Amino acid sequence: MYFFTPTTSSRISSRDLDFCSNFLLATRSVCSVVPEPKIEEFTVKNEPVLTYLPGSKERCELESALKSLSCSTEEVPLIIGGEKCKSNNARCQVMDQIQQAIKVASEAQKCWDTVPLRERIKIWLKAADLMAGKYRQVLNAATMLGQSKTVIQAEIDSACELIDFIRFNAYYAKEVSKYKPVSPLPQQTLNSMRYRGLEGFVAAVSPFNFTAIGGNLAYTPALMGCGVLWKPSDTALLSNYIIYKIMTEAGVPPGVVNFVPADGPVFGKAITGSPDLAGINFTGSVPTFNWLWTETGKNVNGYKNYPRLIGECGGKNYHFVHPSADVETVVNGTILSSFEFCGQKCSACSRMYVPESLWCKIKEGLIATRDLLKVGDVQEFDSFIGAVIDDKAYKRITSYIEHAKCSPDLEIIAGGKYDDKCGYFIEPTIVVTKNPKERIMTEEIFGPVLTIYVYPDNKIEEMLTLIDTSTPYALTGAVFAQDMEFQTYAMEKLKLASGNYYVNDKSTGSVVAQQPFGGSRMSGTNDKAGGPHYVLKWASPQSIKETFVPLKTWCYPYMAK
Ligand SMILES: NC(=O)c1ccc[n+]([C@@H]2O[C@H](COP(=O)([O-])OP(=O)(O)OC[C@H]3O[C@@H](n4cnc5c(N)ncnc54)[C@H](O)[C@@H]3O)[C@@H](O)[C@H]2O)c1
Ligand SMILES: N[C@@H](CCC=O)C(=O)O
Repeated sequence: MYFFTPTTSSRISSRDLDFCSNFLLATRSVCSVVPEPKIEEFTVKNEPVLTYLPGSKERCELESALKSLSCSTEEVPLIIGGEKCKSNNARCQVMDQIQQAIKVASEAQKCWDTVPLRERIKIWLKAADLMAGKYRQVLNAATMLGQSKTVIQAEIDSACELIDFIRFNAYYAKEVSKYKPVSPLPQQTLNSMRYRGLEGFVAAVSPFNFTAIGGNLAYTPALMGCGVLWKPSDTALLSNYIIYKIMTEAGVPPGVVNFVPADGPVFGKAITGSPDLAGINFTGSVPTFNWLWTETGKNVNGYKNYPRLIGECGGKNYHFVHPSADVETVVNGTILSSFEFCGQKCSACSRMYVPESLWCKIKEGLIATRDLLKVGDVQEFDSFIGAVIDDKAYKRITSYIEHAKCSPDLEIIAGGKYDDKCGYFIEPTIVVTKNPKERIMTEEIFGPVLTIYVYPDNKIEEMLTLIDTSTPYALTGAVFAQDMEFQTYAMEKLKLASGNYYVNDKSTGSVVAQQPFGGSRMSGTNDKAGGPHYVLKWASPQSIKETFVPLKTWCYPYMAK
């Protein structure tokens, strides 16, 4: 129907083992049924972040992409088996189409899995080049306009992180496939392992806040031989659709990844109710992941395989400041972490612990720096942040600001205003709390609201315990201290309090292959996107033992009379 012709590397090949001539079967040439994986050696590097200085080539190209996208409308369809499916109410009434997509993906998987890994890798590397070149500014412009990201926030997401995910996962897949189990007597017995895609289909359910995450969730399972239904977020449709189109242009065949924008619960019901569900690759909030997990649990007796459940969820990320910390680093790191992209990164700092001895300087620095931040249209290159994603987010975030205004334990020391007359704009807001367990210090807000607890310098130990125990999350955290003995101690005390831990650096901004990302506890299954092991989550390994010596007896030597 479609797909590539398997190349020689997937045909049966022979292994000439006569170099082991001293062995029992000295001159015998052994025929193995397992093909030798032949994947060209290549290495990859992180995609450089472009500067967008006035007059630069990338800035001119981005401005022109913004202009063209902002005065056009693009209809984003469902795409099943490569065909665009139109519906009068595509978002809500797609149950039939989802069922069709499940069928197509599960069928396509069988064929796609026969395509040698080296051919798949070639497609991925080509796609990464398309993203880094021809389509870089279209991806960035769609992310800026659709998700309200500034230039730099789009560049690190929809350009660099996306390209890195695609390139590094191809590299990791190649490295993983080199593994050979031990074969102590290779002329008699040869052990090998092959990686199969998961039988059935994988549902990739992505969040609004990172274009790159959508690409990673959908296309890493596909790289490893899975068939995928990709449900993008309603509020990241255009940028995600562009990824789909680029991957298709690079050579991903129809049906392997099916692009299925849909109402969340409708999609969730359909996939968890299918016997062919092989896995869910989710990133988003805790309630959504818990819902998917619960539904999967309810249906467990109906599945053909145990579905793999991978979910990267929310956080309540901390900055802990020790009395020995460098104040300037603390101030700049906290402003960036708490307020960039309106605090809508799962890694954003939203609770901070400052010693009384440094509070005066840190407070002054935070307020002065915050006052410099421009909140405005992301197409104006001097804007620090744009609007928050939608009305729901606006209501949730401003409810915390209103709570801060009313609560006797809380004081807003900077910001606190918001306005939705023309977009959902919220000022970066700094709150001080007298109560370190106040709900503003424990619940995920996912907006530009930072709350600070000022602690007595002699209560460091209590603070470390509090950080570890006062929220259900464990995503990211940062400790600022020049005292390296304390750093060593804190790293042990806070071992379980985050999946990504920063020393004298902000809690955001992980880079693929440099800081593989993910948290534990209620922050997720911690499968470390951007790390070397992630590809294996989407493969079903098969161990193969081949015996070349006839079995002449059933009798063990010690039994002989
Ligand atoms: N840990 C991480 O790596 C990471 C990264 C990015 C975002 N996040 C988290 O994501 C959240 C913000 O993203 P969001 O607002 O898009 O999250 P969300 O949970 O609202 O939505 C995520 C996705 O799930 C879909 N969905 C909603 N209900 C569903 C259901 N019943 N069945 C199936 N799909 C359903 C949505 O349509 C969307 O595509 C925050 O909590 C943030 O911390 C975590
Ligand atoms: N990986 C990103 C966060 C992704 C979640 O939103 C960071 O490290 O800042």
